[in-house]
Amino acid sequence: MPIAPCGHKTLLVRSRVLFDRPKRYQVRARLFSPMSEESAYAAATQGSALQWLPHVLTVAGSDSGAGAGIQADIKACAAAGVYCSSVITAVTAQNTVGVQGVYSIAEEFVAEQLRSVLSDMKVDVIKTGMLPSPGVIAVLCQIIKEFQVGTVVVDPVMVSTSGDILSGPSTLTGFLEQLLPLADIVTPNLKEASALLGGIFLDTVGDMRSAAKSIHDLGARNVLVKGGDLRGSSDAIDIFFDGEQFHELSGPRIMTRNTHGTGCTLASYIAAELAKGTPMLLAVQVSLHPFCFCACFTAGILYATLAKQLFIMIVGLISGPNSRFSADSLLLYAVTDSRMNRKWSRSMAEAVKASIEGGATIVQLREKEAETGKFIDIAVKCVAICRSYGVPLLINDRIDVALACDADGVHVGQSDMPVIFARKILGAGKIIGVSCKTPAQAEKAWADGADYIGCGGVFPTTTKKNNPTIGLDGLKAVCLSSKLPVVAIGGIGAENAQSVMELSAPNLKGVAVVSALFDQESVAAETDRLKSLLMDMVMTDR
Ligand SMILES: Cc1ncc(COP(=O)(O)OP(=O)(O)O)c(N)n1
Ligand SMILES: Cc1ncsc1CCOP(=O)(O)O
Ligand SMILES: [Mg+2]
Repeated sequence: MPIAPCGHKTLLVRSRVLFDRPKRYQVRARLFSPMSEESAYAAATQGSALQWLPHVLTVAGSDSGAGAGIQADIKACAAAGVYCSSVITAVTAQNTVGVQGVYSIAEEFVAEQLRSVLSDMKVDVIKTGMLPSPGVIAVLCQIIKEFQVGTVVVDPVMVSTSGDILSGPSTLTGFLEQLLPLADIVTPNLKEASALLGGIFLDTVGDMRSAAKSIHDLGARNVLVKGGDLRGSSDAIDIFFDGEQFHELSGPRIMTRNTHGTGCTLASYIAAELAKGTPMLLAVQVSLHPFCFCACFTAGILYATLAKQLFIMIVGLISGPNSRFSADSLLLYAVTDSRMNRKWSRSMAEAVKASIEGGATIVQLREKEAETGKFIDIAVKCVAICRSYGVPLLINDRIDVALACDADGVHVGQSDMPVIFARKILGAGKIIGVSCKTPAQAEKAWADGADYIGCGGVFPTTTKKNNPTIGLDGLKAVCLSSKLPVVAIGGIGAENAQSVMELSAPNLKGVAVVSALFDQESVAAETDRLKSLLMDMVMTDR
């Protein structure tokens, strides 16, 4: 059975392991790695196919009537062709009329279910539904950070459509302080939006916009306020806010009282689209399309066949999430310096090539002196070199130069162009890194749409003047405050890299280095030396 139906010689396979490389190079989770057709087939037939499928983990309550909750989530994901695992937070006795009983699962057992799934399977998106107690919210948030789940969709289920309380007021603080700051999107209806905002009255589309903005201010990266209950409108109007722009998404109102389970279904369909790599706004638009709803409710018929799963898998592989950026590329981050190049009489292109040949996993052109035209000339050459090796190249500070040379992204500091504007200019396809010294800056980095954090200077350095050091404690505080991947920078070299990498923060992915690579006689040899050390540290860490 051929794996690649359209004549592809190799497949880009999402996998936790590089199957066709020696053990030394099977480093952590390399998300997109070239894999031969034979290896892909072998892995598929050996039970690893699950690792490739887009995967949503729903953390929600069971609905015995199967119209909402876990059961609706699984059906929606199946209709979208996405694998859905489930962690049950409560068992409800429920039918289309109302909720007759609730049996909450102890937070320890919710944690055990979460760890079982996350320690074994690649989960692209966690979607949350009924979270019956503050303890369940707390363990969920802790485990989301611990396993660095890429995307979190929060359906702030508090009251069922029938009016029954599913999460009492005691959970509100957990939602506000712990879960919303981790949410890539939150999807409240009017009642839930009002509850999240202290019971304010929402009566107009204008109120919905203000609510979306206020909920975004609470930490959610994107907000969809669903206006199905809005009085007096002939269309159903939902407001989507991404922190910058509002989108009014309207569709014909379906006149029915059978709305039980629609919130769960919509949030799950959004989660499934995100798991396949669909950009956020499109994921919401696709999910709101009436066809999707019909598909979800007839999911029993549409339940994915193996052929469909394979097709979706291949589409997911080609256009999947994170295809532009793997956090593992931060392992050895080479940051150039033209003064050092002059000192050692080499061109920027020579320095970049040598660092890659020595094993640099990502390169940043940090050019503080050259005029714009000259910088672009250099950058164009370096982009060509990096691309030929499959190593990403980022530009320091200069969004215009990054655009001109079609670099893979930019690195900006706190006083450079803010991430939110850089993202607006560069779009979703480019990598954006931002320097952070404090947890507050790290939280903002995530909310603004950064892909990674550069944290430092960790140790004293002469490469960057007037830059206070934050030490290993400062680095740890930043790592623990964010789910973004972090690269440490400042005074790092072979002699102290281990002390940095030993920090017990799973999102600390590597070290960014200037002088230890470029202020050296042989860039390739020094890069290779540091790379070997880092590889050994990562290997013993497994
Ligand atoms: C990976 C990485 N982290 C931090 C920095 C520093 O950026 P910034 O704070 O903008 O300072 P300059 O590099 O512009 O002087 C970085 N360049 N790379
Ligand atoms: C750019 C930058 N940002 C924080 S420290 C630093 C310089 C790191 O240089 P080196 O690796 O030579 O200490
Ligand atoms: Mg800068």
